[in-house]
Amino acid sequence: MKTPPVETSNELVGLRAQIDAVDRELLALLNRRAGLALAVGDLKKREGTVVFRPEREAQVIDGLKSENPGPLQTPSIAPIWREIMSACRALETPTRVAYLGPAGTFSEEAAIGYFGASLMRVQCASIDEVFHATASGAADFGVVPVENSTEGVVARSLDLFLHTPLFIIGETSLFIRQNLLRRENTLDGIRAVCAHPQALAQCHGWLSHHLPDADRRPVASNAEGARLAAQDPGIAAIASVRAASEFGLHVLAPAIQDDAHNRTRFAIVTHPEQHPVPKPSGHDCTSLVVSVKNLPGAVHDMLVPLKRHGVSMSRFESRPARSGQWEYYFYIDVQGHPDEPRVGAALSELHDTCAFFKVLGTYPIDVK
Ligand SMILES: O=C(O)C(=O)C[C@]1(C(=O)O)C=C[C@@H](O)C=C1
Repeated sequence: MKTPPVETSNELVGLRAQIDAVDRELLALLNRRAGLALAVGDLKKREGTVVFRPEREAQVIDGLKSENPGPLQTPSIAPIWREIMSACRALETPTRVAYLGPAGTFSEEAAIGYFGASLMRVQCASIDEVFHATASGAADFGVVPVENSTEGVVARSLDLFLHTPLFIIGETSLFIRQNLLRRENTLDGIRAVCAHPQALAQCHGWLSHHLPDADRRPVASNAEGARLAAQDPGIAAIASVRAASEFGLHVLAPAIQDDAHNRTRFAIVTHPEQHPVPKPSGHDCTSLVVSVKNLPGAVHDMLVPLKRHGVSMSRFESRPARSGQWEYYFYIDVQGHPDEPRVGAALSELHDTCAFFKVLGTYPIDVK
């Protein structure tokens, strides 16, 4: 058997010594930054203001991206600085984040992607529980899925937004790669596939082709499916690679979702008593839910103020109002912050034309 060559050149040794020296400088700089964050934390405590400032974090990342001289690639900037700010924030105060658990769910990945790894995990059994944990103060923030590029809206989240006291403070999205996981490393003998209903739907084509006889069993989360698969060799799960390592399962088939570009968007929610509405960051989105009377032209009239004030709409979804009258709630995202005069004017006119009007939140657009 051939052994791979081991690098011994003086040139490599010299370059690594330079990398070590730069790492020591970086460590000293990061500690200087951490010291400043601690000072900011003390100041905020004295002034009684909140630690997490999504608009400031978005501005830090936007600024560094626009100044990046390379060769570091610009898409690397956001994940690196998110972690740096997560570690600095943790020195100021713990960030307790509720999401659909257990460990290994895509919601957990979204929470870490948004807040960084320095967070306190509050794992919940359902989306309702995420709202409840955040509303009751058991968590500072909640992360809930709102929309999938293949399956459309996450109806339960949208319905809960209608009456919750919580508001949206941020958004993040995730490429969803669904994988078939199992204890045995073979497709033979799979009786059932357990996963969240959204994941089963996202993999409908693959399952029909490769496992036509297996029972499809919806469970509360993909990680719950993985837990069941770890207990029973006749069960396979659809979940993330993280869930495979969490539950000691084989990845039998990677990326089995029918749409290669499958993405899920998550909203970050918090309580108005815990957090103020973020100030404008320069690239903001405002989410609303409205309804109009079931009359001819009412939906058209509702959109006129947006057009008149030049406010663009990036999302428009409808959900039945369950009144039995063919009435709908419309979930609308507009670009901009209500503190911008044209956005503020458009929203106040829109408010006047609607039978129901609720601002779900205003927050910096997801920076990647
Ligand atoms: O600038 C602040 O307000 C800070 O607390 C510092 C800092 C950072 O590390 O840059 C940390 C947490 C906030 O969410 C925003 C930024």
